[in-house]
Amino acid sequence: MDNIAIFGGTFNPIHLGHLILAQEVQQSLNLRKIIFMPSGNPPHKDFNDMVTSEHRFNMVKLAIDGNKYFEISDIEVNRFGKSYTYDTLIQLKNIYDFKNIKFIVGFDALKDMVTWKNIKEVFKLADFVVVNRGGLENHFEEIIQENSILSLGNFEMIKIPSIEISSTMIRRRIAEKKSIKYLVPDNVIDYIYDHGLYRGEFSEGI
Ligand SMILES: Nc1ncnc2c1ncn2[C@@H]1O[C@H](COP(=O)(O)OP(=O)(O)OP(=O)(O)O)[C@@H](O)[C@H]1O
Ligand SMILES: O=C(O)c1ccc[n+]([C@@H]2O[C@H](COP(=O)([O-])O)[C@@H](O)[C@H]2O)c1
Repeated sequence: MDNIAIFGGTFNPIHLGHLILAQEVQQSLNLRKIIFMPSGNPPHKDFNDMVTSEHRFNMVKLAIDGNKYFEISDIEVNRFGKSYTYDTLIQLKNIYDFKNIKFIVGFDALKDMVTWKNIKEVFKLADFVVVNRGGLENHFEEIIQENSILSLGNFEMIKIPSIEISSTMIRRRIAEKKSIKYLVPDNVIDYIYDHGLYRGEFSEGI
């Protein structure tokens, strides 16, 4: 697993913010591969307009098509129960026997990490690559001070162009019948409309 990073997410749906992030991290760290890891059953997300893991997986697969640095893993979508990162890292370690692996997150995910399953063990298994999001990166020191367990983590910051796109924004726009062109890859837009996704009631992610 040398020079490889895992990029976990709900991807409900995948958008250009995710792809630009992955592209920037791959180039900055000269990574051999980024493995997109769609959550089967996201631990901390609960909203009405979550589509099946099969749809989310298929959309990620379409979005990364043709990029030799990007791959997708189905281990979380194929695992029963909540998709905890700790379980994923143990599963990967049993297969690939690495010491540490890189795991990419946006800055908004950082302070929530205190609530992750077995976070102390997670910090022993993974080094985190953190990208800026929504200006939260300016509060790094405060976040660490307020959540002392985070001081056990190994974080590497990568500055990417700020892209204010979220899956919530995409779901809201579809529900409001607004265009999502230039926010989501064209083949993913076709998939969303062909399968009638996100047309129901919009709900804010929590
Ligand atoms: N525009 C973005 N800029 C930087 N990081 C991002 C961006 N969008 C998503 N991420 C990061 O990608 C990972 C997966 O994100 P996720 O699939 O939850 O998308 P999201 O846009 O945050 O979704 P939602 O709006 O439904 O909460 C998280 O670590 C998140 O912080
Ligand atoms: O393991 C946990 O307890 C845990 C709790 C929340 C999020 N995560 C992981 O963090 C990554 C980003 O999460 P999200 O909710 O922004 O899609 C994704 O891989 C999730 O599985 C992991």
